[in-house]
Amino acid sequence: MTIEIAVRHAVPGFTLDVDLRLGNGLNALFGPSGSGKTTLVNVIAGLRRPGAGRIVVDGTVLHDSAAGLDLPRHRRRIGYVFQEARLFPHLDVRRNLLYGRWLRGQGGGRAEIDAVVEMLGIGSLLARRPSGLSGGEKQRVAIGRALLSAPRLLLMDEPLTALDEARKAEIMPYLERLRDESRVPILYVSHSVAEVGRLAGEMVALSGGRVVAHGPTAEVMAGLDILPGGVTAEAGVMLDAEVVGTEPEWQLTLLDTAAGRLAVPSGDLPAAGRVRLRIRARDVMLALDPPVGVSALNSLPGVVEAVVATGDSAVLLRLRCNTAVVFARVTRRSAANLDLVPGRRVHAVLKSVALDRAMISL
Ligand SMILES: Nc1ncnc2c1ncn2[C@@H]1O[C@H](COP(=O)(O)OP(=O)(O)OP(=O)(O)O)[C@@H](O)[C@H]1O
Repeated sequence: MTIEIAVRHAVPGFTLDVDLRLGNGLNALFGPSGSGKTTLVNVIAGLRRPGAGRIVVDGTVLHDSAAGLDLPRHRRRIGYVFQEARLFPHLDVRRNLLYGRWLRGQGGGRAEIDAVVEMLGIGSLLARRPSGLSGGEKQRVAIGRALLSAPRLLLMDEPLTALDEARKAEIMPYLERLRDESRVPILYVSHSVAEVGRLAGEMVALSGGRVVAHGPTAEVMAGLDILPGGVTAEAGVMLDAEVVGTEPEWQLTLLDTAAGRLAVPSGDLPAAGRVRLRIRARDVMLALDPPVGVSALNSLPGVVEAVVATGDSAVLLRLRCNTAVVFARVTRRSAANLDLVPGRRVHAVLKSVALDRAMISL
């Protein structure tokens, strides 16, 4: 399955100009406000007709300006989940779901509905009206409805934005199941580094209507400091980690990452398997010598690769630790005092890492 999107769409003061090829799985579309994420998603869905371009999903041409072809919205078979669930208020959950199935015309038996209901954990909600559901429950029903329309592609435009932190945490595991169990490719719009880091295999970073980076999420995240506007405060990297052991007497779990070995509080970590970590630049301190007499558990030797001014009193340093990139955010004064220039050997001391849902102080 591939998705080819080459479109140019201009409105006064803004031009979207992208040429993308996406594969299966969950692809994130990431960028600051006004970068064109919703415009692109609307163009794919057929809600907006691009000035020029071609969109092909799984071999079906949805739009081809040169050939004068523009498949109407209802024939595109694109599922769309918006910020708010947009369920039919007068229908119960079961009928909202059946509407999704009706949209596809025929096919899709009972077993398929049962499977979607089970995957999204909405079995106990079937007889309820949307007004009696929490925001997270409504979104799960909206996802189910979109899935039952048998989409070629599922578009999700900031589906968690309207939810509070508790509801976001509640829905995350369902989104992970959706990504892992449904065969439908997903284009997931978000400007949350945490969401994208946790969910997306690949990400596209948009800025000013153009693609500024596209690739595996961890690699693109590592380069996010190059994005203008609003993302440096959250700059950080994703690291895939393998659980390699425990130190039961200290209740610590040992993780191997491309940056080196880390020890983190065991908490509810599995005894084996892989997890994903996020290390934010602001949680990394730097030392010139291997640190002694500090309480932090983890320090990784590395080399400064680049120094990026952030426009305030801080600088962002791009470090190479083993084979991974790690960012550190330090004050300009510290950078001058420690002479932190490209080539300088340093030790990155980690104050905390984010691991799935929890922020872990080290
Ligand atoms: N119909 C329109 N007419 C004029 N300008 C438009 C129109 N639709 C969108 N724009 C402009 O296009 C730009 C991109 O908007 P878009 O909604 O796609 O951004 P976004 O990345 O989704 O932002 P956000 O994260 O805030 O939702 C903005 O500058 C917006 O003002």
